[in-house]
Amino acid sequence: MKQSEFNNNNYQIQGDIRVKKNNFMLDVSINFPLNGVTGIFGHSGAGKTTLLRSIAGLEAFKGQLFFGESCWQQKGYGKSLPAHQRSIGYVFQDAGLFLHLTAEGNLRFAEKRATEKSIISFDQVVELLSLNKLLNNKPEQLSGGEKQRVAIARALLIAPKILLLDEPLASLGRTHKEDILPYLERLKGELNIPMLYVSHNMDEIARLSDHILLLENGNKLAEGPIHQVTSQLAVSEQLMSDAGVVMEGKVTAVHDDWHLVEAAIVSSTETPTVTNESASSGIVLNKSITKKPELNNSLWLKNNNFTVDKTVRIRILAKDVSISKDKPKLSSILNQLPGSIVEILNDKHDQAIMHVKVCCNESPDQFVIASITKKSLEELALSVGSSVWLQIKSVAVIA
Ligand SMILES: Nc1ncnc2c1ncn2[C@@H]1O[C@H](COP(=O)(O)OP(=O)(O)OP(=O)(O)O)[C@@H](O)[C@H]1O
Repeated sequence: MKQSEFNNNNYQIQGDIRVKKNNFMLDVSINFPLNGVTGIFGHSGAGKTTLLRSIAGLEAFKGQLFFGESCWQQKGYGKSLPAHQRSIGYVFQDAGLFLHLTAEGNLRFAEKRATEKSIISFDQVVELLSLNKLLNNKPEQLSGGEKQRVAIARALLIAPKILLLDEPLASLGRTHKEDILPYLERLKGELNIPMLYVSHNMDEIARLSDHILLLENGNKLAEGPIHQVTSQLAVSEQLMSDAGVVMEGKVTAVHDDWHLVEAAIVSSTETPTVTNESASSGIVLNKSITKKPELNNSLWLKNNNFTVDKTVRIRILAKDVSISKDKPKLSSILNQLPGSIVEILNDKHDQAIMHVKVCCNESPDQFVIASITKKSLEELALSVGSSVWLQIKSVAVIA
């Protein structure tokens, strides 16, 4: 079967994957784009690693799998392309470096294994992941975060068509996680390699992913562009304290006195496309937005060294949003957006909580979700169609 007969061509990693392991069954259809970062989120035991290993050809499964035009597995338990012919860079939770080799030895080993010309050279990868001072160190002389940077560099040097990252930050403490995330953001921004990023940490998924798959007990809960998935109430209910919409913003003003910035919400209908422009570092391809983004509502955010025009990822947790019927006066909360309620859902786990989805008046394609008490909902007589004001603390917005 050709890929085009299987599904539409917009999504390019497509498949039906079924794996049975004792009492566990993974049964999902996937439609991942072949660019940007696809986050695979689920709690422990949801089947994330099993899915990643199936895609990599490390786990036998029933079903079919296409990577763009290439068939990686035919229907059923049909012919399957061996793992080493899939050009995959795999980064494991525990780095998995060769202990007898230095960091450079690990990287050179991968470089020799590459069957095609890598889009990134040894020197570029060393620069990209700041490995210069670590090259002569053996793994035992590297911190957890440094080992992971070497592991990512090694995966890039085998000239992968796709990078699979299985909880690469799980074994690291909070500080080391914060050290590595900017490198992953840099990879995403500067290299045109699709990445599948597995994590049970929604902060990481929200920060890096463009597209997400939510897994629960081996089944697909939701899949799609991150702003669409995170603005579904059923997903909010499932994510509980992690519930919250993710959107893109563009910094329009920096207020040094306040250590804050103002960022306009970028319309979510604007999809970034990949062009062949060279990145400033000279490494390879970069992403750009072809159409001028529409800038509507503005939010105040803490300034994390942002400059004007920088695109920032914004996450507004549902528990940090409050609702009032009138425009709040004399409030300490800086972000106040008008909107109207489009959907309300009772929380099935906690009877005191209601999830309320509000469409922002000035950006009709943008939604914010608030988790409020049933008591507040009833006292304010809120229902679908009610006009409301959203209040969002700027210190609570994650950017
Ligand atoms: N070799 C195996 N034999 C039997 N069951 C297994 C095996 N490997 C994994 N499982 C089971 O399959 C299920 C899915 O495991 P998997 O590692 O894919 O989940 P996960 O979402 O990646 O979890 P985690 O976040 O804890 O790594 C779990 O219930 C696990 O116990």
